[in-house]
Amino acid sequence: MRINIEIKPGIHWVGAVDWNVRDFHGYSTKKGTTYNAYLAIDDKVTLFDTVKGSFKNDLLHCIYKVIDPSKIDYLVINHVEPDHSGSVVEMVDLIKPEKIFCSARGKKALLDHYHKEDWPYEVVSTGQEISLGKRTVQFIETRMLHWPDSMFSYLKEDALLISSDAFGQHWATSERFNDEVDTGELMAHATKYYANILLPYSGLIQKLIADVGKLGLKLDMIAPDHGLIWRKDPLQIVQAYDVWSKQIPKRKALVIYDSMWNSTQTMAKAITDGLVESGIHTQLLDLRCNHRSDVMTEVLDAKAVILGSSTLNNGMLPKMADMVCYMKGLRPASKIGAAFGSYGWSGESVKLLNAALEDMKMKIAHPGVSLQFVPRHEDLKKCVDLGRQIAVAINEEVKAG
Ligand SMILES: Cc1cc2nc3c(=O)[nH]c(=O)nc-3n(C[C@H](O)[C@H](O)[C@H](O)COP(=O)(O)O)c2cc1C
Repeated sequence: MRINIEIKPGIHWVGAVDWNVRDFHGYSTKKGTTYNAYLAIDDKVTLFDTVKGSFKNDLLHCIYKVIDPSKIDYLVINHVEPDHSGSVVEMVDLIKPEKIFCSARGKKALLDHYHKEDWPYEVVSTGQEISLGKRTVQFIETRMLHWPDSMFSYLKEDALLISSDAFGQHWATSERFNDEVDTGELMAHATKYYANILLPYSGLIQKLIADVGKLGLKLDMIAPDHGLIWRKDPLQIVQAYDVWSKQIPKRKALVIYDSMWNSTQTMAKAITDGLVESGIHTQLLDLRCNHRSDVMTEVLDAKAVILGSSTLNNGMLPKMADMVCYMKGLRPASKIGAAFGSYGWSGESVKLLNAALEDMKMKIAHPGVSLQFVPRHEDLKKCVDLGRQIAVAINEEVKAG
């Protein structure tokens, strides 16, 4: 879509919709994404962020519908990741901006990416304001949300928060506002985005929500750099971030596994039986059918993470190694863990999975079940028992709060 939308009088969405992207640094974007940029027409015409390099013409097309790009005075770079700054070199050449506003870390990141020493950088910090004419922009640094350079731009008179990657979703749509799409699907995309991008920074999000509360900003609209703009009840996404960042678990367990010849899968089903008969909401997630980023979305509010893999060449199966590596980086908190798997002779996988659970600071609530080759009916009772014991631990911990 290459149609600019006036999101507030004099403020235009001039971004790009990427219908085709399916992998975003390891995150599966099944329904694409958008790269949002915003243009404020004022005494100082200001462009907030750009788009991924390959979408530069879409950005230009939208801008030309409003104004000649050479009339842009200011460029604000809220985040230097290439999906937002990838077209900045060509845009700066074209616009020749009077000033480029960014955080101190943003200037460093721009220099480290594009090596342009002679650009007219203007470093800003939290609370600093600039006037565009009728409008005032206040900057709020959001360091490590989710890069060191990240910041928000708050347009005071419009009560509009341009929130960079925070509050975004990877979802390509022809609509631009939250009230134009299905809320359930929107929140599902926002949840996945949080679980896969912002989860490790949950502590900082709690602090940011408190700090922004202290600033007393009126929020009429929240415009992230990906996905839909929060026009109707914008605080709903702030409230959702408050809940997600507290990582309050549900009575929910995930049995995540990979299996070559289905022995570990048979064990996974028996463990699930033990959990389900104990009244725990459980999801059985075969890594050959579920993408790591969808699994992570389920991890967000689960209390127990039970990992299963058979032994392959003295290790765990590669899809499980991938899952464990990805999950560890996202630092889910306050989980219970357990491991299981079938083996043929040396049987290392359960030991390795337990080590991975410990590494992720999960509380190991059962020593694990390791079975040789195809499980007998009697063997599977150990798996059902594992499920039951995890259910007891979930009930105790969730009750204890
Ligand atoms: C290529 C290959 C390598 C294997 N390497 C090991 C190994 O190093 N140690 C071991 O205990 N079992 C090993 N096994 C045996 C499997 O772990 C065993 O067949 C197990 O029951 C498979 O469980 P699954 O059906 O859940 O994958 C290997 C199997 C295959 C096919």
